[in-house]
Amino acid sequence: MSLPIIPLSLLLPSSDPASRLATAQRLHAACVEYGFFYLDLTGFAAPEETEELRALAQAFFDLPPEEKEKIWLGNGDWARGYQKLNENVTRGKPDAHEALDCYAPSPFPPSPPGTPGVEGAAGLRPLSGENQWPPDPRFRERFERWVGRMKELGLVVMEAMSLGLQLTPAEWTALRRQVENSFWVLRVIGYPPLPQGHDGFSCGAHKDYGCLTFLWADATEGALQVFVPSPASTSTSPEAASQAAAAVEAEQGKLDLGPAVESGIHGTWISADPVEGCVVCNIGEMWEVWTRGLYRSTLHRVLHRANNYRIPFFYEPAFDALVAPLPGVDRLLMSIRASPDKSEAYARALLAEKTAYEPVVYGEFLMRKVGGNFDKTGEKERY
Ligand SMILES: O=C(O)CCC(=O)C(=O)O
Ligand SMILES: [Fe+2]
Repeated sequence: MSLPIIPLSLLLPSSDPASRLATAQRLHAACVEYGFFYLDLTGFAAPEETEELRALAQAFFDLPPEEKEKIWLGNGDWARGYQKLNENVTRGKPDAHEALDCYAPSPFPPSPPGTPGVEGAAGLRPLSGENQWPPDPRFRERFERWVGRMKELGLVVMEAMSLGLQLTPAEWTALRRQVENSFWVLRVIGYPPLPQGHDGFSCGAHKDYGCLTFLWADATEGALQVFVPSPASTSTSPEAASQAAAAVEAEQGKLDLGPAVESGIHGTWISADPVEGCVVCNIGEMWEVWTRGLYRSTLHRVLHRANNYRIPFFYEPAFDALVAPLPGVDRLLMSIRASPDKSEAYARALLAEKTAYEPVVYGEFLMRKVGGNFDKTGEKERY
């Protein structure tokens, strides 16, 4: 089983309308079935550009520890900056990687000078600081350029998703307003080889929080693994559809990540190996809310056996966006339930009837996810 490859060139507003619509429909199917796909960036990003980013990442992580620690996140707002090996925590377990995290500018108004408790690095409120950059000036310049490109990419893919979901132009405008001031995150990750017999992960199983992740991945195979629940039914029988719905439910019930999953009882982990010229793209949890679970935010994890660098970019809603099920999606769910095609989308449409998807302000959701771990130690829940 391998993930679909979607050519970005056919999603651009300038491309031929019929091919664009057909490609948006393939994108829609990928979001329902896997929540993961490859985006072919041919014509949008050149391999030399991403190779330069990789080389800059390597040069930074090759610096002596004391140099890297000058921009340690604990010297700032506990979110922006360098995190040491094993400092990031997923579900209570340290991840075997180091990273540099940068975020969109602070969403908070600056504190007036003299405010007690917010002066000095250690007193900064989480996410209220500024990004900390490595000393080589090319690093900031090249990565900020990449952020600009990824934000463009985010809007193109969002618009194509609105086509795939059959939203009206007015519904797309409303959705666009929630994301165009994206509270994005850039991570530059350094993976050392995970030793054989190590009982943890390079990055533990998780769903991404927000909207869309664009991962530039190094060439290491078998590193990124994606959880596909079983049975992923495409059969037309009602029993198979309700089994598929149960699998989806197990997944949305925040799956027991214990031995049952590890031994593959509920599904399989498939490798999302890098494909030349592509980024790996996956759906964050906010898409589950917008689509009442029709689009899947899929569990994934990393077991990286080589020494290399990877660059995920998280295209997220605006910090103050109120994310709620989209009216256009309710219309679509009704038509899926009425259609004779009893596929994966049908199973998800059935489940959407039973599950409440509460509206959430993205920034509050993010702070709940990561905030609790910013304050005390270097340990921080992922990102
Ligand atoms: O490095 C990878 O392959 C994926 C990293 C990831 O899932 C994340 O940072 O959210
Ligand atoms: Fe992730």
